[in-house]
Amino acid sequence: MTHVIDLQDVSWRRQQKTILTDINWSVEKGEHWAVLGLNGSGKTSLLNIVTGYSWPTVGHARILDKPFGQVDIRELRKSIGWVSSSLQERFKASERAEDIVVSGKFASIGLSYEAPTPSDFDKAFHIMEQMRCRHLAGRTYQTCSQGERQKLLIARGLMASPELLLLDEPTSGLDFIAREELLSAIQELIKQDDAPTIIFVTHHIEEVLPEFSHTLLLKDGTIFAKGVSQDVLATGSLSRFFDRPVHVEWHHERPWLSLR
Ligand SMILES: Nc1ncnc2c1ncn2[C@@H]1O[C@H](COP(=O)(O)OP(=O)(O)OP(=O)(O)O)[C@@H](O)[C@H]1O
Repeated sequence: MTHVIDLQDVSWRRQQKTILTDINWSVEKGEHWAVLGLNGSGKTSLLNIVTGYSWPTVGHARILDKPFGQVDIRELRKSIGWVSSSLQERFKASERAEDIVVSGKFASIGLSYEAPTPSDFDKAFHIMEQMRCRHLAGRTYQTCSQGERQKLLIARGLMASPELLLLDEPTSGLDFIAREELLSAIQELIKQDDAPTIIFVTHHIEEVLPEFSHTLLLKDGTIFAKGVSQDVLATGSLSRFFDRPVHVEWHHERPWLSLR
């Protein structure tokens, strides 16, 4: 495979409004990207293009080397895991943690539901171990904290062994400790040999882990900057991005932002 994501000159319009403009973005295997942008900058719209839920109005999209227009998008989605806040409401309060994780095997549209096998549960428990939520087995969804739920949903996203995992603001609503625990579990995940390519969408600069080799900055539906995280997340570039003087300091290979 050459490109995990390859968007060329992509624009997306809705109701006479151009929401994404001239997006050129390539993600190679072995890279992990952070995508940053203010509210309404187009992050979710961009993920909708990557998953084929929205179609470029202009331009070309190839995902996992499959060109849109020549591929069965439902088939392609089986190789893409997607975790977003809208998933949270999909589960019943009484569902067991491991059932939620196992359901990831059947999550892709096009896969008909089958009864899970013992080996499906073995796999689910292994992933839960990896995501540090194995101890939640047997617990119902309603008894899990927000941070625990996010770990379960990521574990669920991994259940179909995706090649690409999209994490859309996975830390939203988490306190500092829960956030750091989740980030640390994601770090561990990336270290595995069979880790999928991760696209991590966030509003918070300090969540850019050393493992996120590259960063994309989105502003008003266009790419403001993209490239190696250390270069993109520099004081000068971020001051221009936020239209105000900010200062970036790197601690333990993570960037921390303050107003100057
Ligand atoms: N289907 C649609 N029809 C019309 N406008 C849309 C549609 N989807 C998104 N938009 C608009 O496009 C812009 C970008 O929205 P998007 O949700 O992609 O931004 P975002 O960066 O994910 O925002 P946030 O950080 O607040 O989640 C917003 O102004 C939004 O109102």
